[in-house]
Amino acid sequence: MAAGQEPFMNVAPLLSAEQLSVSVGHKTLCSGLDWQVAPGQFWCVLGRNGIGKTTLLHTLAGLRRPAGGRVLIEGRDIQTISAQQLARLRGLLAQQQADAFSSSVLAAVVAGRHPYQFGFGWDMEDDRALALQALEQVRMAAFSAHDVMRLSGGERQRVGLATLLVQDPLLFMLDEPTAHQDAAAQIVVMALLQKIANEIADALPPQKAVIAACHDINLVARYASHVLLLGDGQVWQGTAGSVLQPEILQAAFGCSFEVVENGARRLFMPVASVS
Ligand SMILES: Nc1ncnc2c1ncn2[C@@H]1O[C@H](COP(=O)(O)OP(=O)(O)OP(=O)(O)O)[C@@H](O)[C@H]1O
Repeated sequence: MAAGQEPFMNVAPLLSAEQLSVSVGHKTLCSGLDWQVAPGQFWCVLGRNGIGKTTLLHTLAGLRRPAGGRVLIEGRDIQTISAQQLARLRGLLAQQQADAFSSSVLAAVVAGRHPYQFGFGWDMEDDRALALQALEQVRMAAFSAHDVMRLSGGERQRVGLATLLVQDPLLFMLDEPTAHQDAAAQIVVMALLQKIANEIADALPPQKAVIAACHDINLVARYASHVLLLGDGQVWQGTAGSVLQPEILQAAFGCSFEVVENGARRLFMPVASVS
């Protein structure tokens, strides 16, 4: 179901899902999804626990094969793109960062430059400068010499975001980027993602887009331009304002929402489960 106007529809899509179906085992999570993400857009994927946000993101990133349909990036089927090319086109920040061995925070971020390096000696001064810049953007520069295995969950997730920043793909994909973050850090992360989608410093019109699975409806309302809301056998997509409506949210989450108008902002408060 499409909701609202699409202000960027004259721009060629960066990502397209065509009749995309996603399954886990015998369970179909999403069926026949047609969806387009254009440069300049910041999409948040919403839906209740277990509805399939992570599985959809992994399928869109090319880490899982779709059960049906296909995913295209810049018009090319994702299955036909080499791993190195794909790493320049899209990057995924997973829900959890798993470290198998010790490494400095700076080295972990520099590793994000891998799609641009060939052969030995790739850990260059420029890459370290970019990594430090990215750590500053996520407020983690003071931790550059720390061991990644000794970071808190929120700190480690922001280091993962810095790694994605230096990977610098066209399409940023993030699985619950604010989940481990305190209130101030949530704002830092969401404002940064919004800025990436709107980036005009080097590109006008914008070139990049962001897709993030999220749970905080109010953060989404404040920062996202668009929302893909997954429900049971139903998907709502469109501008954030058009999808974030109390009756749509109730249908998707199974609880009613009270809307509090606060100047230019609307706040959504879940109030009661609907049986
Ligand atoms: N490896 C797996 N084997 C079997 N079932 C799985 C596997 N991974 C996920 N699932 C199931 O697939 C469904 C979708 O999971 P997914 O992690 O995509 O949901 P989600 O919307 O991201 O959930 P959450 O909001 O809790 O993170 C869930 O019912 C989950 O139990």
